[in-house]
Amino acid sequence: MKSNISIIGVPMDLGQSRRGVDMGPSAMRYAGAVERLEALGYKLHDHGDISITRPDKYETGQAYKLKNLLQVVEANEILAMIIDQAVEKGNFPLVFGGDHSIAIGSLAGIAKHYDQLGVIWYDAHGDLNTEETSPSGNIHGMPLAVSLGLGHEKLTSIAGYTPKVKSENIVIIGARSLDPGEKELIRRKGIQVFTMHEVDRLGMAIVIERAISYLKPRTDGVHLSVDLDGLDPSEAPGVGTPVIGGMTYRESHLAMEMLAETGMITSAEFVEVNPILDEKNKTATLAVGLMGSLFGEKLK
Ligand SMILES: NC(=[NH2+])NCCC[C@H](N)C(=O)O
Ligand SMILES: [Mn+2]
Ligand SMILES: [Mn+2]
Repeated sequence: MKSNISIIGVPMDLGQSRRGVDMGPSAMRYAGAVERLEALGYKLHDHGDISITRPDKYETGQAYKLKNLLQVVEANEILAMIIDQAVEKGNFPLVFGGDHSIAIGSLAGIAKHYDQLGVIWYDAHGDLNTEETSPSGNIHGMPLAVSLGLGHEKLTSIAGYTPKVKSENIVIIGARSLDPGEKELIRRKGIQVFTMHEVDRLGMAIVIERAISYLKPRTDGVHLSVDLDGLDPSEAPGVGTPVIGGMTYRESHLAMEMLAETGMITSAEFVEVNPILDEKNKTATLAVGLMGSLFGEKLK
């Protein structure tokens, strides 16, 4: 993997309804993210946290069904710019969320540098909703659809181009809560999904092997998006939309280690850590441990 890592914190919780996930970047820094990666020999460039406009700057009762649309767009435009520069410099962008809507900006900043960017979406959810199919109006349920070019024009046009990724370059791992419109989209686009059924049935090692052999020949870079609710809430309680029956701590570390061995991951984000809902920073600490494995930490 690249030897320079650019860390960008996005303290934003406006893509969903439960406050607190804006404190995710602090919690992951407090859990020692920077030191952990430095100890592995990487050079860290901490860009700090981008500044987020609170909703009250705009009129309340926005004329959009999408919650806090304007603020989410603003934050993602800024994030995309910073990431664009980090990739330009040859650094590995590592984003600390924030709710999952920030993947829109991550992918917008990254994808222009690749012809065939792959995406691994490690999540209980598909985040493939659009304004029409969303049950909640929460933009954190939409970033993957937006990156495919589907959804509100203000979101799909972030960084001035669309789409960011192709449906055949996406692999979702850990899904166990998909809305009807998301299922329809997965079928229609033939998106590769390893649900919890496959994780249980095949085991994580085979799931990751299949994800790797699927993506390797068709992509020239892979963005890893880790939503901490992909893990089981018993191990990662500090998330806003927990879903029972998730991936374990051990499966998740194995996944990160296997991805590290391939060297194919070119950017990553860790999102949805909500310190208010967490227990003694357990979820942020878990996220930082996963980062360690992703960047090559080994026991022997
Ligand atoms: N990034 C997440 N945690 N997404 C949860 C999305 C939940 C639900 N599918 C929705 O669209 O509202
Ligand atoms: Mn999720
Ligand atoms: Mn998500």
